[in-house]
Amino acid sequence: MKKTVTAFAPATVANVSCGFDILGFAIDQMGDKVTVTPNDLQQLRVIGISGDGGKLPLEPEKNTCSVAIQAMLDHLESNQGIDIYLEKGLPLGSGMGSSAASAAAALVAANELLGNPYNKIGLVPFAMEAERIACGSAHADNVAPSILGGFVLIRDYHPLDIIPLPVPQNLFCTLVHPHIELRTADSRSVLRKQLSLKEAVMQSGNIAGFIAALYENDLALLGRSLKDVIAEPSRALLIPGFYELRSGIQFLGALGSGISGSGPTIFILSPDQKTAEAVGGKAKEVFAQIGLGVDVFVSEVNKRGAFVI
Ligand SMILES: Nc1ncnc2c1ncn2[C@@H]1O[C@H](COP(=O)(O)OP(=O)(O)OP(=O)(O)O)[C@@H](O)[C@H]1O
Ligand SMILES: N[C@@H](CCO)C(=O)O
Repeated sequence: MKKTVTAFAPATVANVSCGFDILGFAIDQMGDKVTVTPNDLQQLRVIGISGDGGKLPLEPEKNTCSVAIQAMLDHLESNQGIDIYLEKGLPLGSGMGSSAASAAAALVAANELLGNPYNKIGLVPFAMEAERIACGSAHADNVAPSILGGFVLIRDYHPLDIIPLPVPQNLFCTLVHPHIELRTADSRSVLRKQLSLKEAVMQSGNIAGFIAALYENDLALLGRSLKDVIAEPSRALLIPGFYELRSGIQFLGALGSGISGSGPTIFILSPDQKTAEAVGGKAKEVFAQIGLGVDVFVSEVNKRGAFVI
């Protein structure tokens, strides 16, 4: 067995407006790193965390790294002891899939340590168990793209059916992260439990249009499909500046915008880097006007997903 393995897993945008709980994509560069080392104690231990300001739990039953690896070891019927070190690169409660990136990096590292018993899709159910403890819901729309990269559809959860999708050329994402923390569990609690038939029809049309746009490389169709009648109407109210930003960028040439995951980060898709940068500049102006700090990132879609360093 290897002595030590480190893996990186990227940030993700879940939902992508029209795909609540069933669609997500991975972002370049930003993410979490996890290092795993075997121990002789037959125990999982989180031996250290950096970059979290002391906020994340070291208890193995509460950290998404250890919960994900424990789910994998249980499936393998293994009692291998592993020490885990997490370098947190993503802000907490941001809507960029931070809990998911920790779980994805931990699984890819531990899988390598154990001789790769699973392929990448095989790791997704273990990462979903980690999402369950982080935010009360075992959704896969952050963990699947963080592990696999690219756009990923979760066609069904019972049984799990994960479909990697094509990534169109020249697609750029601007992420605007306002400096407030929104817990996924809280922003799930504001969701309506019922949809009208009309709303269900609208959401279905848009997710179908979005998937067709990915296969056809049709960015205009992709932009028209970026609509959300399920989560955005309730969640946008929790995000100061959401509608001001949308109206501020409307003539800049972006394809569309929405809430990244459960927020507060807002994602904007653009057909080229110049537009994505202009949108980022406008976002800084809009948030300066309302007096709230923001971080702005511009990224292409990350096709690689989590990897061993
Ligand atoms: N390694 C970790 N172990 C345990 N909890 C974590 C870990 N990383 C993040 N969390 C917590 O998980 C909770 C879920 O939030 P997370 O950070 O995933 O949401 P997010 O970044 O807002 O992403 P999204 O809305 O896209 O799911 C937060 O309270 C966060 O502090
Ligand atoms: N689909 C999940 C993603 C959370 O990042 C939600 O919207 O609650």
